[in-house]
Amino acid sequence: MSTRPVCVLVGAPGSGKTTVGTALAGMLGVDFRDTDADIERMAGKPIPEIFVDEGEDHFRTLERASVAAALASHPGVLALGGGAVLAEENRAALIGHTVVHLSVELPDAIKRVGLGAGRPLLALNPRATLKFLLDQRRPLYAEVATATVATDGRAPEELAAEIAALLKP
Ligand SMILES: Nc1ncnc2c1ncn2[C@@H]1O[C@H](COP(=O)(O)OP(=O)(O)OP(=O)(O)O)[C@@H](O)[C@H]1O
Ligand SMILES: O=C(O)C1=C[C@@H](O)[C@@H](O)[C@H](O)C1
Ligand SMILES: [Mg+2]
Repeated sequence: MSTRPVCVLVGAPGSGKTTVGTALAGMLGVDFRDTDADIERMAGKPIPEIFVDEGEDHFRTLERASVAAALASHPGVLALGGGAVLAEENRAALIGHTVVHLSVELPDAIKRVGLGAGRPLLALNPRATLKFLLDQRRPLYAEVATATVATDGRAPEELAAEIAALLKP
């Protein structure tokens, strides 16, 4: 059996990688894996605590290792952290994979991430920061993606079904 992910999901915080990825994996009958969860397991603590205790650079180092490991060993659906595409090493590692960009515009992204805890980069001024992240990363998601699916105003199940159809040979 191939050890390559059947599909890698990338996108901004709130684009629905975890939600749509879980639904997609269920439809395809494969496992879902999320590099954010891998990092938390490896570090033994939640991501916001890694940012506070060791800083973002350390988090990005763990993230590069997690992305490389998961791309090499996970045969199911794989979601990458929202900022994984910032690293050239990760973008290069994605070449040759089936990569779906879940795109989201600012209004839906704001509604979805809300003001809740758990996203350390959005702790201060979430609206302005999210706008900055979306503008900064849009070209990077486009660079790595083999397909882009617009998620605004669409339900996770519907998006998962659309991606499942895209994956059919
Ligand atoms: N298509 C959608 N329509 C409405 N709500 C959605 C949709 N996709 C996700 N959500 C909701 O938005 C929130 C964020 O979704 P999710 O955690 O899947 O995003 P994510 O891309 O994994 O974010 P992160 O980069 O922070 O891990 C969740 O509460 C989820 O239920
Ligand atoms: O957008 C980002 O840079 C991040 C998104 C999350 O998935 C986590 O990987 C972390 O909170 C950083
Ligand atoms: Mg997620």
